[in-house]
Amino acid sequence: MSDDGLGTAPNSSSLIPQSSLNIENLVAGYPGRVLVRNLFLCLPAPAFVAVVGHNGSGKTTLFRVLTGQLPYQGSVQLHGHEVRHLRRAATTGLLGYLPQRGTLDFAIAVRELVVMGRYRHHSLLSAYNPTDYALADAALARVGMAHLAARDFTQLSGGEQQLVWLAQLSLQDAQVYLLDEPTQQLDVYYRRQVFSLIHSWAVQGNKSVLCSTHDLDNLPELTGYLLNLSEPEPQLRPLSSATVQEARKWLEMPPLLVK
Ligand SMILES: Nc1ncnc2c1ncn2[C@@H]1O[C@H](COP(=O)(O)OP(=O)(O)OP(=O)(O)O)[C@@H](O)[C@H]1O
Repeated sequence: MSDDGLGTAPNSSSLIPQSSLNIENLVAGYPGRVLVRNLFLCLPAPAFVAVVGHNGSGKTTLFRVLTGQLPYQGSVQLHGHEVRHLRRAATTGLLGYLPQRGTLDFAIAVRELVVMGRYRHHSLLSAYNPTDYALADAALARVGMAHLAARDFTQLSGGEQQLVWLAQLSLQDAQVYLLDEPTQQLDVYYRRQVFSLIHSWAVQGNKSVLCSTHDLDNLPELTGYLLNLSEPEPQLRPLSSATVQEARKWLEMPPLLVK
């Protein structure tokens, strides 16, 4: 078995250009409850994907599959690596994940928390250096939170904390980013800023960015794809005013009870 650092066996398709995300016949859920049923999805190149759907439609469940936290049937490949065989996807820079709720129960300065996004570039015992801190400061500035660098993270508002986590995530330099409702606690101004920022990771940074959201208002002006998990057969559709409007119609109706 090769050791490419990802803990995966050599792949016969390794000479074929790999899609950034390829899902075939995915079935996943919890005991007695299938949430994702026969999902097929191919994201040929890094791109921005907005994942929408009613509450409970399976957005977080899909992300749990993609992060290897939930067993599944079918095939799920990130850059050609089958997720169920992946070890250390985060530490090798394949995957960066921002869960819906990230709380801490110990005091820590915002800057110290953000610089930890650089962990992949350090051994366990090496200290972060001035370059790491400069990158952390720049990341904080990009989310508009530079003025909070010295503050205790636990004393920030929910929205401020969300922006600080985003700054930390941006330092991970992963190939695929999963963000679970990153604008949930943000005001109108910061929601727009965050969509613009994570969209730039895909368009300028050549990353795959999958972002679950209930915020349809900011999507029409972005390029990329829309995935509506409330549909019986969800599929990637190009983001546009028309596809967002179509999704809105779905989401304004009661969820299908067959899921
Ligand atoms: N560990 C679990 N065991 C059993 N059921 C679960 C578990 N976690 C989540 N569920 C159920 O799975 C369904 C889908 O949950 P999921 O969190 O994926 O939805 P979501 O689309 O992210 O919803 P929201 O928009 O509210 O965040 C929900 O009905 C939830 O109650």
